Amino acid sequence: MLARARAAGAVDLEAVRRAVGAVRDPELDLALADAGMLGEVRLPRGGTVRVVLRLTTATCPLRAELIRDVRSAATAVAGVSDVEVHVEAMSETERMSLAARLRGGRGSRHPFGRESSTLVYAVGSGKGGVGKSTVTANLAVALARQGKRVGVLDADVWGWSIPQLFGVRRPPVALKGLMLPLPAHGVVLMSVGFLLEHDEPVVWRGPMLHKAIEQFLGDVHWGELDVLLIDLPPGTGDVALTLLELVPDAQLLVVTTPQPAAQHVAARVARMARDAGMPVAGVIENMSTHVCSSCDAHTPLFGAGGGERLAADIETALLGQIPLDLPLRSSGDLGVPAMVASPDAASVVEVGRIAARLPVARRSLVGRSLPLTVV
Ligand SMILES: Nc1ncnc2c1ncn2[C@@H]1O[C@H](COP(=O)(O)OP(=O)(O)OP(=O)(O)O)[C@@H](O)[C@H]1O
Repeated sequence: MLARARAAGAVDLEAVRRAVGAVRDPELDLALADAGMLGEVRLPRGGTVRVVLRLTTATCPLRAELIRDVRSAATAVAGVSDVEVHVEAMSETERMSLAARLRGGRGSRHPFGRESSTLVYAVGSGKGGVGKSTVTANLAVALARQGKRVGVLDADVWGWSIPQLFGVRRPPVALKGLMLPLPAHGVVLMSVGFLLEHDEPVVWRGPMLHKAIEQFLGDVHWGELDVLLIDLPPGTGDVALTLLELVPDAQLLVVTTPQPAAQHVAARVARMARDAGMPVAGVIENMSTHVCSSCDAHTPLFGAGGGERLAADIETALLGQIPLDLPLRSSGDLGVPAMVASPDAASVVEVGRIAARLPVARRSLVGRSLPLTVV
């Protein structure tokens, strides 16, 4: 009894507040204390701590995850034997001031302008079905596992597949005109697929499409990203040009199969992008030679050499060759990126190599105008 009382007396409420306040909200990419989500912390009895958690909305989809994290952070403090988490919703004023803080005074302008240090890669292919979205998803997880803060914008507004590949499908939380991207497997995501209840077709052309992409860049709280991967729709169309206008520093990553047909269309995409001023960061060959895991037979189902020829043709680097591999297909169908589900698969190992080869260091500031005022 005495020992329990001593333990209870030993609880340092300030330490509990610090530990719980440091828990991060993965959607906001902020610590609870900084997001104004930590309410009163009390010690009602014994070693029991009572924490008030103030969520942006009562129906917050991360409610269970946040309660769990708060509990484990508080329990880790010496003397705490039990944790009661009381959940409240923020007031309108609090939501408004949080949204303003997240926007950081930039209004509806997007955060990927010339002064941004986020590397933006538009992943394009030309021909459909070459595995562009699968490569994007797994590359994103690989980069996140290297410690990068990574976002994926599914700009494939007609054939989005990022929600399926990451196994998430729910509407994003909206905070006073700002959408919170959905966190999954260490990456934050936004896709038109999150906004539509059913798989209704989207007819977006020209200005509407431009507006939609602009909103996905500017009205989403991306946080401080190191890398943003943008999954382009197949074709040489409007989205790449829109992107170039909106994100002038975006670079193109071209995905092709070894087949000449895919290679030729991909070359057209790369040339079009380059003519418009978008640099090509490299070529990724996907669906390369299949290696049988039991008999070691090498089967070049889609031929060989397309990636190499394309890279030589458009004078860029061949970043890697991802083999045709069952785990890459099956994990996509299950909604868990192969990078998580089958880290040892040959295709996954190659995606990891490609991620390590991507230039993800901060871009040089040489020749850029800096947002400085000389007084
Ligand atoms: N290396 C690979 N090995 C085996 N299957 C693969 C590989 N890459 C992709 N796939 C499979 O090929 C199909 C097409 O892939 P994905 O949807 O990623 O292509 P895409 O280029 O994004 O298509 P689109 O742009 O037309 O939507 C999917 O079923 C995917 O699981």
